[in-house]
Amino acid sequence: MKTALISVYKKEGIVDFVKELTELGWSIVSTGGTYKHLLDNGIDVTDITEITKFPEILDGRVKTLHPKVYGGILYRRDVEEHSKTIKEQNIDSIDMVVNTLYPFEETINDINSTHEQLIEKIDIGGPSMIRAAAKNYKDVIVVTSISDYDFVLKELKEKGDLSLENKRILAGKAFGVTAQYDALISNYFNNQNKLDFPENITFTYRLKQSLRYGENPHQNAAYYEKIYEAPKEKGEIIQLHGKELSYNNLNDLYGAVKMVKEFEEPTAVAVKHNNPCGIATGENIYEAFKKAFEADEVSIFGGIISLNRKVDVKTANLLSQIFLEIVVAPEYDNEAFNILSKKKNIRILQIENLNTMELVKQETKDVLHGVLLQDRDNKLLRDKLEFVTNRKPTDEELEELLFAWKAVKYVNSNGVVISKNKQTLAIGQGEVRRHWAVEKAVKRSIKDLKGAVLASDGFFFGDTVEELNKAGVKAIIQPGGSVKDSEVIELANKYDIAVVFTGMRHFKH
Ligand SMILES: NC(=O)c1ncn([C@@H]2O[C@H](COP(=O)(O)O)[C@@H](O)[C@H]2O)c1NC=O
Repeated sequence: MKTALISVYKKEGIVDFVKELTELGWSIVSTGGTYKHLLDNGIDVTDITEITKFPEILDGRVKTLHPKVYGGILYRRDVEEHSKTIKEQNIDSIDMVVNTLYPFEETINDINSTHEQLIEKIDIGGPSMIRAAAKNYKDVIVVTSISDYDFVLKELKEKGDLSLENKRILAGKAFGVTAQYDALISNYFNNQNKLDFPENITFTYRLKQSLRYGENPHQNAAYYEKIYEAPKEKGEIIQLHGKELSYNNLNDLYGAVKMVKEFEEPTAVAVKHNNPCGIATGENIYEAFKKAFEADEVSIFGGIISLNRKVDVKTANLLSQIFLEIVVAPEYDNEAFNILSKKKNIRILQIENLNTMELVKQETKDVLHGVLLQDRDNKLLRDKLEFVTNRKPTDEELEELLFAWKAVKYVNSNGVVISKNKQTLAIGQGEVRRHWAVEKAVKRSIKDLKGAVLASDGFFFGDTVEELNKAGVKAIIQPGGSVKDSEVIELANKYDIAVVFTGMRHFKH
């Protein structure tokens, strides 16, 4: 007779599963709470303490950590010596381990959890028995997920045993479960120890969505969600309407959300290929979107719109006139939603706490032989602005400069933004020469640039000032710090342009 060791934190589905196992002739051994649960449900089950002849001690910290258990799981059935030892030591075979671990992840995600509670939710016996069974997968079936109960039963009923391939698949999954579990614990400790760049990084992700394809149709792709260490406020994306999100949608969505979160006033951002093509702030969300749309009425086609206020009917009417991939906002008026959802191809997303949710602290990027890890660019300015020209910006100009500066932070380098009335009039991005970005922006501008301001993600030289003066730009914000700063300041003084240094650049490669 084969024996299954059942030790599950989550009791859901376990009674039905075990009932069927017993009908198939398996005998059942179980730990304290699981034992009681099975017994209460009329199942013939043996308490593990009868096997170990040792009580559960230390508030459950030690239940199954015993050679009688591990010998029963780990002995190799094809090695004579092992079978002999098992017999001599009077150890019974354990041929299946069914386990769900203490809920460390759920506990860490509950912001009310204390350190002590978390420590007690670190399962020791569970991962050990999972790993032992998975190591000996040829002879021991390891089940670590409730969703596998049905498939295991089906195969046992049909074939009397699981195929070697399926046992190996379950073992792989089991090692994934324990690795992810330990990764979370490690992240938690690193967090507690304020180690942002530890010797080993063990971020862990879970499959969220398989994707039809990647950046291009010939590339396979999937979306994995990062399992956070302790998010204070996580922005849950609720898709209210439309087709599944694609790889490019998800990539652009992240940019669109980051951009709109930079602004407190009602703001709309239009994103195309992860670059803004229109950003505007207004008295209300309609005005903001109208201005963002008018900033570049062509590029917005097929773009993503992020808005930081509830979408009303007027805004929805305007949105619905454009072909858009995605609209994301914290809320929608019922009627506004009805208007938008008439469009078959639009994806309507809601992130309820868009304005207050926390974004990841660090971001990664794949590079040759590894990954780069850095703090997200979550700052805007060094503590103080430096007013370096004879003419200082007026209050109005300064406000406009800060608007443009927030926008340029999200433009691919070399990037510049020209704005007026809290509306981007021209964006120059992704140029290998800054001067080209400026030239391009000036040429592309939707309106006369007289009195406009410019933000540049990095410092520049005199030729740029000449160009901007010709265009009518009256104020500039940039990091400063170039050997040519004095040349820039001199020219700006000559043309009565106000220049502000931020002391902080915002390259985006
Ligand atoms: N310490 C041990 O020996 C031990 N053995 C099994 N567990 C865990 O105890 C839980 C089941 O406990 P119970 O059957 O008492 O409800 C499972 O999540 C299992 O992973 C243990 N608990 C913690 O480490």
